[in-house]
Amino acid sequence: MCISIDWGRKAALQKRSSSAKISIQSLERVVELDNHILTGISVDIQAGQVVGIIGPSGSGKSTLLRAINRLWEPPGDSIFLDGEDITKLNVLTVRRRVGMLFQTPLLFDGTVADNVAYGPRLQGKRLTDAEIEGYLRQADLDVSFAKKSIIGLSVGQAQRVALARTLANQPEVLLLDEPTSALDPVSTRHIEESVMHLCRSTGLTVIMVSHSIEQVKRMADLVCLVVAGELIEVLKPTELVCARNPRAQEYLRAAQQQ
Ligand SMILES: Nc1ncnc2c1ncn2[C@@H]1O[C@H](COP(=O)(O)OP(=O)(O)OP(=O)(O)O)[C@@H](O)[C@H]1O
Repeated sequence: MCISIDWGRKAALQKRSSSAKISIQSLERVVELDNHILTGISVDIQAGQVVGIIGPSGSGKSTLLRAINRLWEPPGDSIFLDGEDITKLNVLTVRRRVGMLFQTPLLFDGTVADNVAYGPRLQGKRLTDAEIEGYLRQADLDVSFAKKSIIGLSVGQAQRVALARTLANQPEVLLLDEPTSALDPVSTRHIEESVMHLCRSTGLTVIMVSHSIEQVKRMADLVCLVVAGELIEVLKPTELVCARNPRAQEYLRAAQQQ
């Protein structure tokens, strides 16, 4: 018996009609039989938006972020990148298109330039010195850093190298998991300003977990409030005072007193 597959139709079925850059639909994560870490999260994020994710510790913010570049494998048909189910795409392609910065910068031994050139090299592309310097500038680092060893960098400088290394993959979406929580206020501003500049100049979409309401107010177009694995409010930063959900009000009151 012959089975014919209509690949065009299959591809069309795998695409959603939504024009969102990232569309999350009823995302669940259940571990250890009945432990619901994420419960029915749905949100659309448009290209070029900066979205802040806030909420109490252990509420599922990092778990949500990590699903978007498949650091854990979300169920099929729950996360779409430009309308395509991310679980149907090559995982390395997803991670190139959706870059991520963590709380603690993870760099490889070697020079700053080695780190920045790493991602493109894996794809068979050799960056020129000028390209490496361009990524360093985008991350607000002086080009003189290129030849320096990563040993001896401050945490703030290392985080900017990690940003430059992520940018060298030319991501369309940048996931930030509390990237400035270990940094001093000056280094924090460097990272914030670089990210904001990139959003304005390249249309980069940013999804950022933060414990700082002030940071979210400075950067975000939209704020998602996650409590106990549920997305309970999606608000503009100026609307945070108008949150209606009692759990949101309680969290925001406590966070603003910090
Ligand atoms: N693989 C796993 N197995 C079991 N429990 C997990 C797993 N991953 C996460 N958890 C639990 O899920 C909950 C949410 O964790 P997550 O790190 O996403 O929260 P968070 O909101 O980012 O917290 P924080 O603000 O403290 O970083 C926590 O209770 C965590 O212990």
